[in-house]
Amino acid sequence: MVLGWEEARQAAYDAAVPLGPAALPVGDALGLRLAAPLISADDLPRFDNAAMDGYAVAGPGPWRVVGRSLAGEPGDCAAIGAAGAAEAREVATGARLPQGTRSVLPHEEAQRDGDLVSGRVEEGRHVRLRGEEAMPGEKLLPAGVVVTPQVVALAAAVGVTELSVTPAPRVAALVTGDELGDGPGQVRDAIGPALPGWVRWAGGTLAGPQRVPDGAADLRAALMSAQADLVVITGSSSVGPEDHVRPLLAELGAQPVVDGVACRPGSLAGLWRLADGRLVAALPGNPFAALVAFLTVAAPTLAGLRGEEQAVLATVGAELPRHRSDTRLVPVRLTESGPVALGHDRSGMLRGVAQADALAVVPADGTPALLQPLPT
Ligand SMILES: Nc1nc2c(c(=O)[nH]1)N[C@H]1C(S)=C(S)[C@@H](COP(=O)(O)OP(=O)(O)OC[C@H]3O[C@@H](n4cnc5c(N)ncnc54)[C@H](O)[C@@H]3O)O[C@H]1N2
Ligand code: MOO
Repeated sequence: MVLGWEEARQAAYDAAVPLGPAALPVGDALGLRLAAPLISADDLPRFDNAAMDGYAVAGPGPWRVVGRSLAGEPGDCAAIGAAGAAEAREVATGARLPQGTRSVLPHEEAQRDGDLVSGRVEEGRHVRLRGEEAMPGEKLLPAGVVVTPQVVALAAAVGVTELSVTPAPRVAALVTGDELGDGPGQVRDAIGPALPGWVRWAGGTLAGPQRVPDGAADLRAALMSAQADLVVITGSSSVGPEDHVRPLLAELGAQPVVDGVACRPGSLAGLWRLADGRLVAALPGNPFAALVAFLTVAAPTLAGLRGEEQAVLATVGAELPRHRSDTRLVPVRLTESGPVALGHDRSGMLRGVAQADALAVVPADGTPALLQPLPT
């Protein structure tokens, strides 16, 4: 089932069923989306406290200073202002306020004379009331919000230690090719070192990558034991004697979602669903083709598994190199006068894409190109 480039991208996205929610420690949820609203577990602030270093005062001034409270002291301190007494308690910012506090007089505005203090206060000034920002059971953020460091801070402040999030999809990467190495006649592995960055950029977590010797039995064993939502196989996607991906998936009865894409490079990209629900992406061994295939089938799959919207790509009208029948993916630099092709864009090349701002997705028929962002 060879699809057009946009069709393949959409089919990959549609094939992914969003992962169910997981409860993660707040710090591990960074970058993920809340699967359930953030509900406050406590009051914020937890008790009435001072917003300034100064004096908690009760009754009309001047006030008699009756003690001092620092932040972090457990338990209530003695009330002030009982029966209309003009009393003050020295307080640090964040310290629990004594019952009866009218307002807090900051040190800078206070005149101290022995055990008396005086100054002008405004009713309720510099007082932070228990629960004024959040109360237990209050919904603070809706499901769908991305967990930023600020969300982590809010969750921590209201006593939430675990968040229900849509987890990052697990990716396993099987890198094939007995020719890979840096000895004589060998080819240096360019894809394995790039995969952790590609996967992280696309929102997955990668275990590995794992090198797999050429041979159907080894690939089969590695595929069967890969614990992942998406298994990415690099190389072995073509029709040579050591190209086992497609025959193996056929033998396993995997359901094809994308089996080849009418684009250059990346024509051998594919995506299949195994009977156990795992998805398998084929990335051709040529490194630029592998990146194109990753962007065409693997990244949309990861977006779908994360329950994200499929990214909408901008269109751009420009004279860019075209292929006679297939969509062409061209590394471009974005300039004020439009995208400029950088060359070095054959299937096994990397210099173009290494200096590109984006890939222009150029249809064969001369209609406007799309701009595919690149992993950063
Ligand atoms: N008879 C045909 N031959 C080829 C076809 C075809 O349709 N018919 N398609 C060509 C296209 S297009 C591509 S792309 C490649 C895909 O090949 P495979 O996915 O089977 O990968 P290999 O044969 O293992 O390697 C191809 C090429 O890439 C180099 N390679 C492999 N892995 C890596 C890596 N991790 N890092 C760097 N380079 C890698 C490998 O040495 C080969 O040069 O097939 C064409 N042939
Ligand atoms: O799969 Mo190949 O990428 O068309 O160069």
